[in-house]
Amino acid sequence: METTHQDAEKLAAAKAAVKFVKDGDIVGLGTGSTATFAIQELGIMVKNGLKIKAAASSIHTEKLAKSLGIEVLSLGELSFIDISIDGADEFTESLDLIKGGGGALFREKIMASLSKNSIIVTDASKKVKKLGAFKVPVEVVPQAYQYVFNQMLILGGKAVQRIKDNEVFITDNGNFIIDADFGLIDDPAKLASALNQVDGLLAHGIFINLTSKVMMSTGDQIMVFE
Ligand SMILES: O=C(CO)[C@H](O)[C@H](O)COP(=O)(O)O
Repeated sequence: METTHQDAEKLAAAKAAVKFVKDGDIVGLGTGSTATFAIQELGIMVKNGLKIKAAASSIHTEKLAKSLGIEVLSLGELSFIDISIDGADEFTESLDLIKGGGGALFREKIMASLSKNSIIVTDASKKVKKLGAFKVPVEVVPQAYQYVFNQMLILGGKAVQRIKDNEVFITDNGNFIIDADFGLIDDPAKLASALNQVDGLLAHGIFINLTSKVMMSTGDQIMVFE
C-alpha cells in the first residue's frame, strides 16, 4: 500500500513519542490512524523485550494491542496511567484540543485525565490558530438525544447526528454522537464549561488542560509544543 505524505508525518510523530515509554510503564493507547502507528511501534518494542502494560481508549485499539502481544488492563480499574499517546483532530499552541473524530472521545478523555504524561501525536494539518473548523463531537446518551441536540442549538452550535456508512453511529459505550459546529471558538474553556453543564451529554471533544505535549511532524522535523 502506498504511504501518503500525511501518513509519513503521522508515523514520524508516533516514532518520536514512543521513545518516552519506559520499562514498567502503564501506557494509555489512543484511537485513530496516528495512534495506530504508535501502537504498532509499541508492538515491535514489546516483541523486542519492552515490558509494559496498556490501557485502551476503544474496543478497536484494545483488539489491535492484544493482536500485537501487548497486555491490556481495564481502563476503569486504573488509578493512574504513566504515559498516554493519542491523536487529535485539532490543536492550538495553548494545547487545547478537539478530539473525537473517531468517536472514542469519552474513553480518550478518561485516559488523558488518568495520565501523568499525556502526549498527542499529529501531522502538520492538525495545528490551528483557533479551534472550531472541525466540529465538536459530543457523545449523548440515547434517551437524552433530542434534549442535548436542542441544547447545542441554544449554545449556538449547528448540530448534526453522526451517521457512518448510512447508519446512525453508535459509540463503544452504546451512545450517539452529535457533531456541533460552533464556528471558530474564541474561548474553548468557556464553551467546554457550558457543555459540561448539559445533562445527558456524556462527554465532549474539547480537551483543556489534559495534554502534556503535542509532538507534530512536519515531515522534516518533529515540533514539540508543551
Ligand atoms: O480523537 C480521535 C478518535 O476519537 C483521534 O485521535 C482523532 O480523530 C485523530 O485521528 P487521526 O489520527 O486518524 O487523524
